[in-house]
Amino acid sequence: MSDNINISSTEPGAPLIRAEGVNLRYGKKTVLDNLSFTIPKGRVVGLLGHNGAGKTTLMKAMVGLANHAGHLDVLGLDPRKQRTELLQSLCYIPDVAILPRWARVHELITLMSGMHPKFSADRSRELLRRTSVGLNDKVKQLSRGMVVQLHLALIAAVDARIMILDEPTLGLDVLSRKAFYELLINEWCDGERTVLISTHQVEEVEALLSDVMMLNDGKLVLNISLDQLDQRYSALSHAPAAANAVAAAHPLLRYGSPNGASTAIFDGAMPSEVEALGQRVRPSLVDLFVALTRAPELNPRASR
Ligand SMILES: Nc1ncnc2c1ncn2[C@@H]1O[C@H](COP(=O)(O)OP(=O)(O)OP(=O)(O)O)[C@@H](O)[C@H]1O
Repeated sequence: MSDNINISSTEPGAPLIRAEGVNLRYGKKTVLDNLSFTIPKGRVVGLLGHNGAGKTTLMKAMVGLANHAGHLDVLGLDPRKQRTELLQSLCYIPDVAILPRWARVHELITLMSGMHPKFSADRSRELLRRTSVGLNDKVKQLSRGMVVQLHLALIAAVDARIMILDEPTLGLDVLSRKAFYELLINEWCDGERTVLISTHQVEEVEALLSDVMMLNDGKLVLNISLDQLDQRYSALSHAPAAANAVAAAHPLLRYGSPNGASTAIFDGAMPSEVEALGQRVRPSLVDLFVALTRAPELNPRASR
């Protein structure tokens, strides 16, 4: 695959991120396995996958921190060769992000002003007013949730086109997670910018996402918009007595719930005689995640 980048992301309608046959190995282990996808502008994309699926590695490749093979361009730039240029228009908060503990918040704003040409100190102060973080607070005096809010307020004050967030709400309580996502969606996303978020909190982010990408063992097992997902997958809630008849139609996943009802998820439309056995319901993202990423021996159909 050629490394030449010939389609500029500034062309109207061009994807912001384009991957074709991206591979990455660590020793004998294939961590990214022949990934091809595009991510357009104005999307909120969830990157889901179990521990070790390759999410962090893919994000690192996008920001030029991992040495992949194949073609990957972000904003029309090669992340490894044009990293400095790329970081003018891309924000990245890695899973190991830290802020200097000794610094006061206003000092970090001054620091960012000197470091990033597209950073707006006024905007960061405006964003911070929506949090409980004060300008005179020291980082070491802040709770973990407040530090994450501060980090986002600093990063979201950069006039970038893509934001990449690797498990940004890890370790935060539910209120802090909600506050974080509110700030991100309400204050940074504008219909033009795209954000890519990796997370294990599948249920919680479902309502925020426009698209979902699922990695399983380095492979992209799903890359779909939430709208398309509703059209492609179907689910049936049925009485346990109908279990054998439903199983005969080879659903992707079947599970029982404590209230006695069972649910089956299908890739594509289910046969009409099966649909008559229960009530059609919307498949949740978490159910699809389980169906598409659990061990092959438990899920032989999905692994084909
Ligand atoms: N620097 C490295 N050297 C060797 N192996 C690595 C390195 N970084 C990651 N790996 C391996 O690559 C695989 C994918 O790791 P990665 O961190 O991308 O997964 P992840 O999906 O982000 O996982 P998690 O949800 O646990 O953060 C794992 O098997 C991991 O052990």
